[in-house]
Amino acid sequence: MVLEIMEPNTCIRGCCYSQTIPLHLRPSSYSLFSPIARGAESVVYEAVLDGKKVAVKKPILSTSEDLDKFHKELQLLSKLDHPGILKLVAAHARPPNYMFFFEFYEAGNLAQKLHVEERSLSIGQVIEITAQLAKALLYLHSLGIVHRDVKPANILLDENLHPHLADFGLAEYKKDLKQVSILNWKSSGKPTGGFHKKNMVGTLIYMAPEVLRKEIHTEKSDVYSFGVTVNELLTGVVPYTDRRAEAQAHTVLEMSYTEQRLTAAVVSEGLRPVLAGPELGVPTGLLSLIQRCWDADPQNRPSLSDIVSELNVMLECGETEGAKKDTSVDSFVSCGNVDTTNSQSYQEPMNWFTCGQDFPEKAYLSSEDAPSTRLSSNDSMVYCPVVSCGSFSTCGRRETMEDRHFMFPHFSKENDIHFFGILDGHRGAAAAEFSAGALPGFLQTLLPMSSPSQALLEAFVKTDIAFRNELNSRRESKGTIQKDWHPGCTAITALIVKNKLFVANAGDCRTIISRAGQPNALSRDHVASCPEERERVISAGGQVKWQVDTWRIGPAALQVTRSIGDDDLKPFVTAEPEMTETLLSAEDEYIVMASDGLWDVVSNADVVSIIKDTVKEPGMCSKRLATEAAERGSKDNITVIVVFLRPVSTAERIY
Ligand SMILES: Nc1ncnc2c1ncn2[C@@H]1O[C@H](COP(=O)(O)OP(=O)(O)OP(=O)(O)O)[C@@H](O)[C@H]1O
Ligand SMILES: [Mn+2]
Ligand SMILES: [Mn+2]
Repeated sequence: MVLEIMEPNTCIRGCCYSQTIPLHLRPSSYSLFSPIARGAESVVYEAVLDGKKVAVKKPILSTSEDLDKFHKELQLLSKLDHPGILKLVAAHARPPNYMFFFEFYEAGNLAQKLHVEERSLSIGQVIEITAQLAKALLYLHSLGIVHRDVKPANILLDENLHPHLADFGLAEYKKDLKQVSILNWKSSGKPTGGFHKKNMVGTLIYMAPEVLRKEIHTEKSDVYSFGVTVNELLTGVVPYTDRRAEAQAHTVLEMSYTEQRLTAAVVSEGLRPVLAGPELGVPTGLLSLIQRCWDADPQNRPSLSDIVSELNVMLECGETEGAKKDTSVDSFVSCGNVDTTNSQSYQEPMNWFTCGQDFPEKAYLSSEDAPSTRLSSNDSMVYCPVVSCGSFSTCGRRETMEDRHFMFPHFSKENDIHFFGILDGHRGAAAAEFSAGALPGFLQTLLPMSSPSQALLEAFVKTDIAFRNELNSRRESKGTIQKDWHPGCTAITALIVKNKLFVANAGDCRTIISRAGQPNALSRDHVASCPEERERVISAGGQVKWQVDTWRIGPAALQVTRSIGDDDLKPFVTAEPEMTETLLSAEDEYIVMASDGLWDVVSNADVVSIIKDTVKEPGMCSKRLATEAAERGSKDNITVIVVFLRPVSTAERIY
């Protein structure tokens, strides 16, 4: 294949150039087919370029930093030329399309091979793959480059099972690293619920202790990841998954705070994956090499040139003829399945929503008061909003949906009462589901008896108590629920009573109102990085520690400081909401409520400007906002409720 190079052969900025690889292409020379992988930062397609099958990596570009990153990756890739490194055949580095074109590696990546196709490798194959991988890394290191993301998912195999190191998204020149490591931690995403499976966990298990401690990544940190990777090839077991069955860890598998505990153990207790056993026939030299590679002290780790020569000796001595690995990888497969279904397996027998719904009725059977004595004060002069609402929610990039929401545009018949809420579950969806049923029920029974804000406060507290009691009694009597499973949820509700809006919040969901075209927050995010909240938690007896990337509470490492459920963190992670009361007037256009999946990536001001450009229908606006958040790379579940406070036809004209 000879690809035409169009001069000047540079990217649009002029910072990337190459003598051999075309950096811009005629649209007619290639076509993209179906995606073969969707990463956190890119989509990879099967494609054809000048009649030849290739893989196209199209980064998700949402910020100018992403664009800088593309150029950096391209500069790096166009300099690399080694049989053990994936081959860049072309790129397109001009707007509107930014793409890398790679040689296509038919056999996919090693993680897929081991854990999806469940293929086990013979010891000989492992040693051969390992030796070639080591040479590729040695080549990189000799250029002064560290890869920083060595793991089976980033090693691609061709049809001869030769490995090609891929994914240079995190690679850096060592000399540039001081600065990068700080930036990188900063931008590595802040999951406010504390869960960040894809991004953190995926790589955490390969990260050297010094990297976990946020020191600078060196060649020796690549050596560590290399050691963990080789051991994984031998055992067929995802690092640490085999330990999960023991500890309480597996009850909260979905959550990264389990992984944070793991991090602590790797860093301070020297925890490592289970070493491949001699019973598999692994040469002792290789086992010792793996152990030296993952030594806690980088200086004790061998360099890649040492590794290459040791592996060469093993190859020459014919160690590759050693026993075929006959243990199947079933042991992993069963663990692996737990990984995605675990949180459900505790919940399936139980409908938390109906359970929640039943609660207020049980609690208040006697109080069948005619509702609303307090609320029907008869002032027909007050301003009254015209309410219409819509919502949209998506699981996003998570595997499970733990957000729940409710909308009661006519909460009670006689009065102008509207009630909306979002519950963002963590450690499973149980608390969110229960609360979606219970909270409106409690409020309904409480509203006739007290002021709206008092009723809201009590509804939150009662929901929390009811949920924890229910969980406890199930734990004790039915034994269906794991002792150390402590599901929780954050909650935000908006109650409109005539011209008054009451927002109650516990956690990091948020509600804003657009008044005369300006966003105003009606709630405060309750997270441990907020000094007041941190103080409150500490003085209530909770422990707050800086863990991994932010302030977190207790051994569960929760980031939110208020929630329903989480009974291992009560009373300091309180369910008591903070309340705001707003007098509505003709200036108020709409409110937007959303889980942190939106607010992580879309600011209050962005929300207002996006709605400005969207058809004024609350459901459409909700969907537009959630989609925007997903496109900007939100890694969480996203739920949005939009409530218009004026008739939609005027809304269209006014906002
Ligand atoms: N040249 C290729 N040939 C075949 N498959 C490929 C090729 N390049 C990438 N892939 C597939 O796409 C996946 C993702 O590629 P890559 O790791 O480069 O993307 P990424 O967005 O950086 O992913 P991650 O989320 O892991 O960081 C690979 O694991 C592999 O399965
Ligand atoms: Mn990757
Ligand atoms: Mn990547």
